Amino acid sequence: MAFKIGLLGLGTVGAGTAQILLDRASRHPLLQEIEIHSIGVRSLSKSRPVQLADELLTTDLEAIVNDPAVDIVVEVLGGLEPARSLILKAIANGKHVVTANKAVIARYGDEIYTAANSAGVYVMLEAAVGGGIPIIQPLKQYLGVNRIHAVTGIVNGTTNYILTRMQTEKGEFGDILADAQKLGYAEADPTADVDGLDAGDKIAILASLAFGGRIKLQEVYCEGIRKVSAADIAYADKLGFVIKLLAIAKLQQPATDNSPEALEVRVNPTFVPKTHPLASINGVYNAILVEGEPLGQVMFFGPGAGAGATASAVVADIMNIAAVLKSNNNATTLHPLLSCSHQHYCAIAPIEDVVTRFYARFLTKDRPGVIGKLGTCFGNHNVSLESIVQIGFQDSLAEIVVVTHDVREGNFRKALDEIRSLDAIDSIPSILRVL
Ligand SMILES: NC(=O)C1=CN([C@@H]2O[C@H](COP(=O)(O)OP(=O)(O)OC[C@H]3O[C@@H](n4cnc5c(N)ncnc54)[C@H](OP(=O)(O)O)[C@@H]3O)[C@@H](O)[C@H]2O)C=CC1
Ligand SMILES: N[C@@H](CC=O)C(=O)O
Ligand code: NA
Repeated sequence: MAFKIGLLGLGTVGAGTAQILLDRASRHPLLQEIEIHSIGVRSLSKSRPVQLADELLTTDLEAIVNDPAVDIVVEVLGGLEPARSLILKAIANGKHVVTANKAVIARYGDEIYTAANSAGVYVMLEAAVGGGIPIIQPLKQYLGVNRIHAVTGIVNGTTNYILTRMQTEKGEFGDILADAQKLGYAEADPTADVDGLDAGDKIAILASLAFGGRIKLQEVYCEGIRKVSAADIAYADKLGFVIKLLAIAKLQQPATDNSPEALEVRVNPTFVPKTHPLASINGVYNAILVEGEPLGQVMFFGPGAGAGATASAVVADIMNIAAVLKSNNNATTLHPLLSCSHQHYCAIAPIEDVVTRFYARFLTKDRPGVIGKLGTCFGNHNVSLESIVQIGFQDSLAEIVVVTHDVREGNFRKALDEIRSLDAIDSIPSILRVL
């Protein structure tokens, strides 16, 4: 039998997907049994990078998800609507779904998976996180026997490209973003990438798989890279760090034996020690470090975006569904390692309860005793300092850099509030977390 694909979208990822499905030689033999039945697009007149019969293309996307001949709907449209409604309609019609759409899954995953489980169909999303890097299926399958402690990733290529160039060229964020947009590395509207929202969607999905519960996206703390300056990158370098936008999902150490377990799920620019495995991930590449027991650390690295890489993950999902359908004769019992069955919501710790190290840079009046006063404010709120040094001067202001030991974020923020009220403080240009 042949498995018939209804492809929604023929842009970067859709065209890459069609390319693989049309050029099957030397790939897995199961691909011979997968065929494109119809393709939904916005414009029929656009030229496409892949040769396809005109009659495959339609602007009627509803017709594809309602077509009884289609077995698997592949949603690579992007955006929230009509993607969400089309996915739900495909599920209601008993079709399996493959999607690359992290925005839809992070927001509507509960609705979509509830519908898929009751319809007995799969919703696969390997391309949605880390593009071509296999991370979703490894979390569901080969890492599933581990107790996962933490998932830490560089999951946004645009921001990693910008930070890497800021580091190598010693440039400022705005100039490098503008150049990245000119070169096509950053989108015209860069908000989702540079404000950490794309990474937030992705870490919500990874956290859900790693920790076996649903995640409320609004509880994921997201901070982007707009405020990272060339000065911070230079200080990071002097102190033995690089700055990376990290997406982190981590089980907190309970404060007492009876404290409830909570998860930290957050995205923030972070000082990463140069010796850490994520420090050397540069340019548009992505990497995800998974830590668990008994496995220890395992890191996945590769292209997080791009036509071919992302399509590799999309077609792998199609192939997995085809393989399972073929081996169980299309029975509707879902394979437990391909489906997502968790129902409860994970308890997410508020950002104030996160325990981490901090770096902060202060501009102060150049007066004797300022460093002492800073130290006293931190001490008043139980913030222990690893180092406090005056680095130099900016105009007539002294520049002081502080690195803390692990502190509760709420205490650190209270100390900063007290510091802001000191007469000697001009400003606090940067506050960054330290891994
Ligand atoms: N690009 C990448 O490297 C990666 C993308 N993704 C995800 O993959 C998905 C697709 O991204 P990408 O391929 O880059 O997007 P593109 O913008 O390149 O392609 C979108 C495609 O969907 C079609 N489309 C969009 N909206 C509609 C609509 N309302 N009706 C009909 N057709 C529509 C467009 O039609 P037309 O061509 O006629 O305009 C186009 O073919 C997104 O969810 C994205 O987040 C995930 C990982 C990496
Ligand atoms: N915009 C994303 C690509 C797709 O996920 C990125 O920059 O990594
Ligand atoms: Na992936």
